Amino acid sequence: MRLGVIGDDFTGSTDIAGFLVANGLRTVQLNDVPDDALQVDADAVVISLKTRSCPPQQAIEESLAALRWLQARGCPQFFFKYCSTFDSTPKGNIGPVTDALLEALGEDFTVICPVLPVNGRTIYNGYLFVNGVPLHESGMRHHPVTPMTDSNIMRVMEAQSKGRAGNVPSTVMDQGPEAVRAALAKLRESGVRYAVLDALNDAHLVTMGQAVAGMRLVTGGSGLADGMACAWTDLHGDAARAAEGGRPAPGRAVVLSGSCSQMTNAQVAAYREAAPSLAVDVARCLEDAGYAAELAEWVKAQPQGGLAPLVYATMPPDALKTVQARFGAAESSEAVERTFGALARLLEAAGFGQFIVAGGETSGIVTQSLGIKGFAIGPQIAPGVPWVRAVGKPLSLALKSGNFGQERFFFQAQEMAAGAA
Ligand SMILES: Nc1ncnc2c1ncn2[C@@H]1O[C@H](COP(=O)(O)OP(=O)(O)O)[C@@H](O)[C@H]1O
Ligand SMILES: O=C(O)[C@@H](O)C(=O)COP(=O)(O)O
Repeated sequence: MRLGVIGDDFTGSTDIAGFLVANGLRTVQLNDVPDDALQVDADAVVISLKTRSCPPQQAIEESLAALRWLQARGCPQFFFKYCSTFDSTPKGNIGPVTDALLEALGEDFTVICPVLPVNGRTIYNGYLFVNGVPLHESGMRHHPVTPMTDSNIMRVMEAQSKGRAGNVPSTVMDQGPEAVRAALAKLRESGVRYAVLDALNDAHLVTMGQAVAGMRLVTGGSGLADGMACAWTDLHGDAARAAEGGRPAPGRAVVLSGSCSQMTNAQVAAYREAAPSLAVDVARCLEDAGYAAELAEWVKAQPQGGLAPLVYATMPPDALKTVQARFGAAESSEAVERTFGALARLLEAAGFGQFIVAGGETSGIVTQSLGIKGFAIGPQIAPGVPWVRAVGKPLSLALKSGNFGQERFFFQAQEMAAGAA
């Protein structure tokens, strides 16, 4: 095993796993920390947790358990994967988990690099941009659980961690891996604990991938992993073959959307025009124990053979604010998640085989509710969103980060599945 990844949510984990597979690496994704007895034979293992917005202590304990599991299998390098929009609050969990992993490994320095240029996530002078817009001006300022109101990643990191942050600017990235290694050494000597790496394009990813080769712990988004995997030419196999096990299997499909991101709002709007759709009533998620069953009946009653029915809690920022003011942000988001979890279980029991899910937390609850222990990673529908096949169950899933994909994503996922059948 060359790389062990600890992912803080499920879409984030299939994202990074998808890029490793696209580089031809044999990659296994395990959901939650597996039993000690499990043996895997792979170039990379991704352990997906649901630790992005749980209490920090829980995130630390679960991440350390994942680290211990990987260490016990001789893994030489570890990657803490979080969101390319740095989803966190002043309490964490990126800072506390990074600190805990550093301490457990006896290290005092790492890189912070939430980038994915192909999806418009770039860093310039330590400021994170989403499609050219500073993070705090992007749709992320309205996120239901982790609203991002500062684009300066050094400042955001320092607010939730134990050390100082510095920056390796893009002008140094332009000079190649040696220059980046020298800049990292200088930052470390000056007492910096976290080096925020600029990246504006894929060439920067390749440079940083080479520069961090000797670091025991790296942290960031899937762009950094893409750069690292590019450098491991000895592991590059046939990418199509690496994705074979995750190709979508035939089955009745449903789309479940629990993300309120700008992109998911656009995707839901486009899909509703053509497909049967039903909006989730948040009040009933909170109060009505029979609501998930009613949603399941609606899904089952939709015609088969056409576009998959869509159930969505997705709403624009103003409507979401009203809901949160009425019911509480945590209460409403938990109730919505519970409802999607119960709905997924009922649909599985009714024979549904393909789940297209939008939203990281939502994907986490759906995957956990379906009792899925791991995935074989398939071909990417859009950058960072592969089809995946559950291990030990006849289920295929597309777990979409709220922000990823283009407007026609829900159509494209089904078109790819039809092509694979
Ligand atoms: N209408 C809504 N009212 C309240 N909370 C909601 C609503 N729709 C979604 N949520 C919650 O917002 C959160 C969205 O997070 P997530 O699924 O990770 O999406 P993203 O990938 O966009 O971050 C989830 O906890 C979800 O349950
Ligand atoms: O890095 C990313 O942007 C994604 O891989 C990711 O982490 C997805 O998280 P959500 O936006 O919560 O789905």
